[in-house]
Amino acid sequence: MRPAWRVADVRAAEEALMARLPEGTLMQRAAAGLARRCALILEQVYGAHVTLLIGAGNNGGDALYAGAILARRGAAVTAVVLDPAKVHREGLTALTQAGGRAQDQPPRTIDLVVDGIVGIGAKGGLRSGAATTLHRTLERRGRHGQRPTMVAVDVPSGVDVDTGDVPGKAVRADVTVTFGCLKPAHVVGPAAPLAGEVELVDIGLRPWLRADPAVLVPDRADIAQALPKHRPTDEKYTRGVVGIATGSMTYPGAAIMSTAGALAGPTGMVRYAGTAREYVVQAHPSVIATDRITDAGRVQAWVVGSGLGTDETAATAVRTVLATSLPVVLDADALNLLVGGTMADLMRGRSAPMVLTPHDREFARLAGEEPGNDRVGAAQKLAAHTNAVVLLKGDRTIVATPSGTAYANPTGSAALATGGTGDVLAGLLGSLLAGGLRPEVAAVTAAYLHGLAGREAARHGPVTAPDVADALRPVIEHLTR
Ligand SMILES: NC(=O)C1=CN([C@@H]2O[C@H](COP(=O)(O)OP(=O)(O)OC[C@H]3O[C@@H](n4cnc5c(N)ncnc54)[C@H](OP(=O)(O)O)[C@@H]3O)[C@@H](O)[C@H]2O)[C@@H](O)CC1
Ligand SMILES: [K+]
Repeated sequence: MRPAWRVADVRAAEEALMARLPEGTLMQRAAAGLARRCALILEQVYGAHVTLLIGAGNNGGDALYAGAILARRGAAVTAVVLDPAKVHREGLTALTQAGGRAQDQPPRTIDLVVDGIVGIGAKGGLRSGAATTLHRTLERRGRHGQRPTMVAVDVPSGVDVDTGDVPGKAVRADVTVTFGCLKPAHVVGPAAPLAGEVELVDIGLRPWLRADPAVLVPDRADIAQALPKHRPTDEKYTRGVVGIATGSMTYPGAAIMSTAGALAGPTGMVRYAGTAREYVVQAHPSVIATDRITDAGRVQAWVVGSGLGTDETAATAVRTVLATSLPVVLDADALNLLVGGTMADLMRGRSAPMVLTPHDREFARLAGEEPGNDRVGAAQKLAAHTNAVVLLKGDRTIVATPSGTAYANPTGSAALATGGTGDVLAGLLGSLLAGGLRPEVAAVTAAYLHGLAGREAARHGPVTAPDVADALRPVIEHLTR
């Protein structure tokens, strides 16, 4: 897992570390890492045209020292200083001594832009002066007529570092070079895609980061390790049998898609209970189907909700599942049925794991307010309130536990913004729960695999939910090979 820390924790660690080092050491480490990455992007530093956008603080200082390194290697480096009264003096001197220059407008030719407008000291979106300079800079072209490459220092300027919100104008970076640790804006919310590829430069901060991370990001190895390994002695109950109580005569598609998601997971068998049973068996002949949950036979986890509707039959289905002592995934209509009343009490009284999988509108109904700008905080709050793991869907899906741990999924894909893909996710998640994974691990794993499957499916054109379900098996196979 890759951890990300909030600004206050970074500041505390920085203070503790700086107390032991000669002044300016950390900035020199940061600038060296930044310059190295810029040089790699440029391939040939000599003769390249580099523009530094310089704001009022140390973020600008990093950019100026990196610019000095590039200038010494023969690049034509221009610092566009936004507020000369507040520029990092020593950094500017270092740049000019290395042959760089400062001016108030971007030069004509720019191969690479270094965004040193603002870093972890940011408040609100880019101010208008900075936004205008950025706009002008982006109109320039490189020596070969190309769009300049944008390298953000620490974070893309204009984002909210702790929440990943983008409150106004912001830089869109190709690469972000960050220092010491990741911050939430690199991995959550609308800020995350603005960071582009994120490179973490080690400046010795890590041992001093004593607080719990704000959010954890799983990588391939975490997911491969979480997935159950099949043994030759396995039978269906050791692999896990999942029960699917979704769909209806009106919405049989939801039942078919959640069952497809469950079948793609590591499960040993899928049982279906509900009124869409004939459709399900037609689409998936290996599924054992009944009309009622109470007749379904032994399962080890339930998925309930999508396409059920919100009538009395649907409410009975959700109540019956909640009355068991099994892990449960509550999706779509089940979330609507949970709002207020006895259903919510029933849920709070359970001790078996539960995972809620809301999108923003379902979240708003459940929580009584929109997720808002702080998606991690919002998911944590709902998880604590419901005593369930919350999987808040989005471009960077968040998983939050009742005890406050949060994860951000890095594999999101715009391809998944299409009807029925949520059903596939819920089915897969149920299958992982039935396989014995802890609820947060199952949720993180399902979101990760689902995102990869969305990307894989998108390689072949416009994506439908069945494409995502079909892509899951090869994606899992590839990951565990
Ligand atoms: N932590 C570490 O370990 C290390 C940190 N290092 C580096 O230091 C950076 C943090 O530097 P920092 O503290 O000087 O703050 P920073 O982000 O440059 O902002 C400063 C000023 O910007 C302004 N401003 C604010 N909002 C704005 C907006 N929306 N739009 C425009 N301007 C805005 C505001 O100025 P004001 O005009 O209000 O006085 C504010 O005071 C960090 O990101 C990293 O790069 C590395 O050197 C090494 C190790
Ligand atoms: K920046």
